[in-house]
Amino acid sequence: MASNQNRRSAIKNMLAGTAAITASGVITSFTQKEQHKEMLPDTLKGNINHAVCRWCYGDITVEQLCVAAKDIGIKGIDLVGPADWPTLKKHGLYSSMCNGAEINLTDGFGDKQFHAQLQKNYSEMIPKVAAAGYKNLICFSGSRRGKDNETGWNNCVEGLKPLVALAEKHNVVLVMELLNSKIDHKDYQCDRVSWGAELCKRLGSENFKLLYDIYHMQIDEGDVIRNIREHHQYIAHYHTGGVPGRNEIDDTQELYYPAIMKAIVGVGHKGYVAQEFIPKQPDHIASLRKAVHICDV
Ligand SMILES: O=C(O)C(=O)CO
Repeated sequence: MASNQNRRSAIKNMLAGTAAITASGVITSFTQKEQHKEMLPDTLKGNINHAVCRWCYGDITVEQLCVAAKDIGIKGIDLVGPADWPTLKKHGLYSSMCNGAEINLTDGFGDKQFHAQLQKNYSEMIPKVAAAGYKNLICFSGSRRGKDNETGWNNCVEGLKPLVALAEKHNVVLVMELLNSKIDHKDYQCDRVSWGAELCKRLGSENFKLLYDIYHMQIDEGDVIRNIREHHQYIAHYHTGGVPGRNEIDDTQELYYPAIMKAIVGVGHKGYVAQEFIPKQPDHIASLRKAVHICDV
């Protein structure tokens, strides 16, 4: 609180002197950034566990992202593997969705030809995730390659069953991401929440759940809030993104994130919500801060 007051009075002083110093572009842009920050509340409400996906900020280091995330009040960084965990720990940040065991998004559990490699990768990674004190490990169905739903479910169950048993032993959750197959990941099989929910039912374990990506699901099926309410027991984690374009989640796009977040809080979600939009505005961190506040219901 004191630091906010100091910041406010420093900004007031700076703004009072702006006419004298606007010749300096650096000072001007600093005051603009600070002014933007000033328009947001000082604190987060604590109803949503905020996280951010590392890959959307490829222009800065993990270390820099951690510093910015801490300043915003974000608690977790998504989609980082063991190499980055020490940096997150140094900054007191959680690895909210671990990665590094997948082959890629197209070669997944829905296709038997990848099972041997995936079982090796996940058998090695699950104990590492547990040893580091983390819980969620991402996985993918991969592409359909002509397979019908039933074949996809059967293949996923066969490939995942031994790994889910290992995950249970280590208190790790394998989380399959829902992706759109219409625009970004053509032919991806786990592209409807009902498809993912059916797979959860067949695996029948609290250690296999879904990552509901709000951006991807809006593109493929919409009906976001009803689907969250109907399937929340199978959803461990959420990703955001503006539709269309996957940019800022503000009023330049079609989803009303405060209502979606209220629905997520309403179903009792205790996991994380990770920002996964690609910032289009020049100040990427200002965009991230704003997105967190839009979602902070
Ligand atoms: O690659 C994508 O589109 C994702 O959403 C990964 O999380």
